[in-house]
Formats: sequence, C-alpha cells, structure tokens
Amino acid sequence: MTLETIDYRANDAAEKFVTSLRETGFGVLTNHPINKQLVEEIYQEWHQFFNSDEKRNYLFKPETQDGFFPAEVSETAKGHSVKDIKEYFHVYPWGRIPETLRDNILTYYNNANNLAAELLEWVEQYSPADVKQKFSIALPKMIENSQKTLLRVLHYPPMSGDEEMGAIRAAAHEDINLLTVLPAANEPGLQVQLKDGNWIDVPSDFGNLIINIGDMLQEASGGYFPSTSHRVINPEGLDKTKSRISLPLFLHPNPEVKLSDNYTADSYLMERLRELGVI
Ligand SMILES: O=C(O)CCC(=O)C(=O)O
Ligand SMILES: [Fe+2]
Repeated sequence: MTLETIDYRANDAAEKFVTSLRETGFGVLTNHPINKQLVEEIYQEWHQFFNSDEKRNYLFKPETQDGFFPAEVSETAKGHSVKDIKEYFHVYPWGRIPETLRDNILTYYNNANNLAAELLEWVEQYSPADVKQKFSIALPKMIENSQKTLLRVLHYPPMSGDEEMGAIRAAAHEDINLLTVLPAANEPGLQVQLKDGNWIDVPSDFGNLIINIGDMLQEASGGYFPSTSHRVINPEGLDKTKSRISLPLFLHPNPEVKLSDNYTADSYLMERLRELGVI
C-alpha cells in the first residue's frame, strides 16, 4: 500500500482527500496554491540561521513557548525515553522572529492558514452526518484568528555518529492539534504507520503538501478521523551528511472551542502538555 498523491485542482480532490485522511490519517496534495519558491527560500534561510550562533539569542521562553529549542531540550516523544535528534524554532505571529526571516515566514504562515481553512471545509463537507453533528462549530471557524496555531521550523542536523543509542530524528508520535500542514521536507525520512502496523514512506517529492490529522480532530470526530503515528527515520549513506529542514504548521483551535463533551481545546492541550512534561 502506498499513499496516493491527490491533485488539489481535480474535480474530486475534496472527496479523495477526505477518504485518504479517514483511511490513513494522511492526505498528500500536489498542484496546490502554496508557493514552492517561498518554501525553498525559507528552507535555505533557516538552514543558515540554524548553522549560526544567532539562534542562541532567541532561546525559547517557557511561559510563551516561542523561540529556539536547542537539541539538548528537544522533545522526547510520548512513551519514549530517548530524545529526538532535532532542534527547532516556534514561530507565532505575536512571538519573537529574527528580523531578516520575518517577512517570508509570516507570509507562509498566513498562506498555509488560509489553505488549511479550506481543507477543514473539505473535511466537514465529507464527514457523515453523525460525525458532522459532533462538531460544536464549523471546523474552519475553530481555527479562525487563533493565536495558538504554531509554525515549527525544524532542523535535523547531519548525523555525527555520536547519537544516543536508539535515537531517531523524530520518534513515532501523534500530533496533538486539529490538523497539521507540512510541505515535503528537503530530504526524505517521513513515514506513517498503517492500520496493519506497517510503516510506509509518505510521498515526499519536493512540492508535495502533506496534511495529517491530530488528536484534537480525532477527539472532536469521536474517533472517525484517526490521528495516526508517524516518525522521521535517520538518513543512510551519503544523506547522513545532510541537514533536513521541515515546516509543520500545527493548527490549534481557539482555546475556548469545545472539542467534545470532555474537552475544550485548552483543557485538552494542557492535559497533553502536562503528560509531556513541558509545562
Ligand atoms: O519533520 C517532519 O517531516 C515531521 C515532523 C513532525 O511530525 C512533527 O514535528 O510533529
Ligand atoms: Fe508530527
């Protein structure tokens, strides 16, 4: 089984996309409106930023969670004991952003958010009636003007050979948020776990846009849309010497949005962050 790549401009794109999300937790789009040139520039300029000491001036603030997260404090996925081999920067429009990187990254943030609202409309449109009626408000409305939506610029450094035993670039995990929008990275490695337990590569040709379901949409849909495990495996051979940059946009509803009988977006997020030990 492979993940099918869906042409965003095809007549049946919305239906195919939502079927793919329902079956695998992932949908991969080509021919979409996100500008490749912009993504390419962002990869290049942030690669330089991660290779400079300037990043240390932006050390993340624990209270607000914006800024640079060095490899030493990087995440340990839920249920794992070894840290991921990565460093990253959390971009929020209200947060600190290096001045020279600001315009491009905020343009991307806005464009990706606009597309995400449309994709959430697709999800809603092709949800069965009993699922649709679980949504407390329309899905695109949940993320409208949300201050919580987070753009993470990730840098997976070249492999040094001194990595901790068993460490990989990103250990298997599920995303916490509603939906994640991710342009294919500049290097391969992203895999998703299918229902049968097998891991397959997510088609990561440069220019593909990868969308995956997070736990919040799983919760809000009563499990109809699955938040599936994914990971980033380590490179082999010559690729070991290369950095990998990726750019997931984690769509977070406004805090007061009711996800289910049990949770608002805020109470859900707090519970998960507490579990992760980051708050
Ligand atoms: O780097 C990638 O391709 C995926 C990253 C990811 O899954 C995450 O940060 O949640
Ligand atoms: Fe993820």
